[in-house]
Amino acid sequence: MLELKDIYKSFNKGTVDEVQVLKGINLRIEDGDFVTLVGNNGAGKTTLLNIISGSQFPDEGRVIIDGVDVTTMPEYKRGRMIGRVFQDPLMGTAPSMTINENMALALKRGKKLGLKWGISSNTRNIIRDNLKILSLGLEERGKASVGLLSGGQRQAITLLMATMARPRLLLLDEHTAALDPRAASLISELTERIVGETGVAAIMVTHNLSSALSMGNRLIMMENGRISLDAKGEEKKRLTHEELLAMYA
Ligand SMILES: Nc1ncnc2c1ncn2[C@@H]1O[C@H](COP(=O)(O)OP(=O)(O)OP(=O)(O)O)[C@@H](O)[C@H]1O
Repeated sequence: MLELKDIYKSFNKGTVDEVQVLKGINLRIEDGDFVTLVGNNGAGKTTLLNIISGSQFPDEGRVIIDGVDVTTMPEYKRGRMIGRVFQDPLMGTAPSMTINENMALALKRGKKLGLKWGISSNTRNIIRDNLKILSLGLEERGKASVGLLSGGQRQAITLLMATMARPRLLLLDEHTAALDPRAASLISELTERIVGETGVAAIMVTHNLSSALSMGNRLIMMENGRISLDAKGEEKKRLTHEELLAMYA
């Protein structure tokens, strides 16, 4: 469903600060793949997600989603195909808006917003049913401002919002890294549940090697702008923490 063909990306080209971040990435992600993506600081993981989401464009190479070449398609136009959750729980939601309002906006992702802005009772029911999935009791707090929620609750809502409009691909950029251990484990569980139930293809960047090994069906390591390991299925299952750690350059 996602194909990256010979992706190159540099920053500050032609200056002394030039840095070549992606050096010929070729990758094919199939429907239902749940990829954990690891690698050193600066290996190019976030840049790769930026290029997939359209927040940055590659210097060379093609990005293809479901057979459509989206290489130069702006990010907002890919919004319906791609959901994304960032490390900072403050980034995915609007704090002064209520839970219901945030979720209603997420449901409309990629669709035209009309001049009238209101939440129908049907939408309210869909939101309620979705919030129940979280098992956090938030379905009773639809009218509460998102800004009043904890980081973990907020990230849970962001995750739900990123997947509610049924994207084809979910990008998770260290989305549990800023949470306390209990909240991080809740969000990891939720991620597995939501990815499993919706069948959305997912790429999850993490520095947590235990999560990288235990979650998903495929593990990719990036090193200095290239893919240095792509372990799938049984190969991934056999991989140990020590082996993975030893692969870090
Ligand atoms: N907009 C930019 N301008 C200049 N350099 C950039 C820019 N974005 C990223 N870089 C550089 O590109 C390199 C790769 O960054 P990137 O954030 O993709 O790595 P990463 O693997 O996600 O790292 P981390 O694990 O630390 O998040 C780094 O050297 C970074 O400084």
